[in-house]
Amino acid sequence: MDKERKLIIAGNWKMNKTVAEALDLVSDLKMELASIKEVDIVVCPPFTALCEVSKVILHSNIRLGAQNMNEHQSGAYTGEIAAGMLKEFSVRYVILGHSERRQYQKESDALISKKALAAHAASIKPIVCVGELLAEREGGLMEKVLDTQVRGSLAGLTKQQMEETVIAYEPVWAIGTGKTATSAQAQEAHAFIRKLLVSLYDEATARRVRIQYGGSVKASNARELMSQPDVDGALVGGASLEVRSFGDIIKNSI
Ligand SMILES: O=C[C@H](O)COP(=O)(O)O
Repeated sequence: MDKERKLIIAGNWKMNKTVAEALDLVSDLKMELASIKEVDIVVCPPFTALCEVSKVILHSNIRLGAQNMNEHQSGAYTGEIAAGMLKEFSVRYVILGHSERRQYQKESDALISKKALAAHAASIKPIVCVGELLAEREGGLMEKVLDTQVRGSLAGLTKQQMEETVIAYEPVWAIGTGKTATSAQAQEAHAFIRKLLVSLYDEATARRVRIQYGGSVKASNARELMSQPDVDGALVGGASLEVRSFGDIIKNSI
């Protein structure tokens, strides 16, 4: 598939996989995807598996991502993980502001922007998640919600930091529900986000930012979604937990 930006497909394993299970999965993925050069492939295991997974993917085409981090560098923040700790395992990406964290940990746009700045300070690329609830979409508020989340979660990023940031558009009603947005719905939201980036930065910056779609991505819908001009990859949850389904999403997207 001829794309303006290189596709980035990330597996968000969420709170799944023991270290042993993570090693099995990533070892299989490494073999299955060894020949893929057209896509930036990222796996985001739980914190406990980062160390061992990082050893398996060393010198491979798979990059490591974390699912969250704290905005501070160190200190009395019990239970938290800092960017510098992620760097020890060569973590290149970190998912920030996932809707599950917005919902269960009450993360705000202001907090997410602090985390994004802290990630960049440690040379980790943030994958910043945005997306509307079903009631917001039905109430005609999709654009308003995306506008608020993009402005707030990316506040303070320089142009260069913005270019190195990935945005994941994840309509909350499509996450883990089996209800994928249609490719037209995804394209509409992605185009809106890119237009907003033009107004916040400029045309050239906006054209360089990769915007992933997330929400019930499967092997059967990946190609259609990725064929949209403003869809530059996927953030995959459930289907990233098995080598076959994640591998097929990547292969079908090329
Ligand atoms: O981070 C991934 C998203 O929440 C999508 O999850 P899902 O593919 O299971 O719907």
